[in-house]
Amino acid sequence: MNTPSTPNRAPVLDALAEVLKQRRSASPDNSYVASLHHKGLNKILEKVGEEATETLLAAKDAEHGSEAQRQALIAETADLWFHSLVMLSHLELDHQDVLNELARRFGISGHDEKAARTP
Ligand SMILES: N=c1c2ncn([C@@H]3O[C@H](COP(=O)(O)OP(=O)(O)OP(=O)(O)O)[C@@H](O)[C@H]3O)c2ncn1[C@@H]1O[C@H](COP(=O)(O)O)[C@@H](O)[C@H]1O
Repeated sequence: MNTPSTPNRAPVLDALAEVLKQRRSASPDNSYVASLHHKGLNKILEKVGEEATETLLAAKDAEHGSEAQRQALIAETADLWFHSLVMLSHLELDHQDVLNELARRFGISGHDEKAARTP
């Protein structure tokens, strides 16, 4: 079983990150990701915000909804994750940086962490 410190728990994210990185220097004519990089950070952030809104609307529908609405939430969340990964890649970061941060936090109660913050 994987532990929080086990590297490489998400091969699809590793593979996608490599593609996103290559797309930073690809032609926008042949690639959606390259077209986002070409349009710049503001366009990417616009997409992240749009997908976040669509995700929360889908979550509200899924709360007491059908199986189709639950699947729609999964699809919207994938769109949000994907565009967030494009955002990180545009800034020369990737999923591993986020996974490392989540691993660092693992097992630390949110209540305890907040109480330990210096005022
Ligand atoms: N995972 C994804 C992925 N998820 C969603 N999308 C695209 O994200 C876009 C956004 O959806 P919208 O409905 O908001 O699109 P839209 O309204 O036409 O977009 P805008 O005009 O508003 O920008 C769609 O074109 C989806 O196809 C993705 N495009 C690419 N990938 C991955 O990225 C790889 C590289 O893609 P390309 O760069 O296109 O080759 C692919 O092989 C996939 O692995």
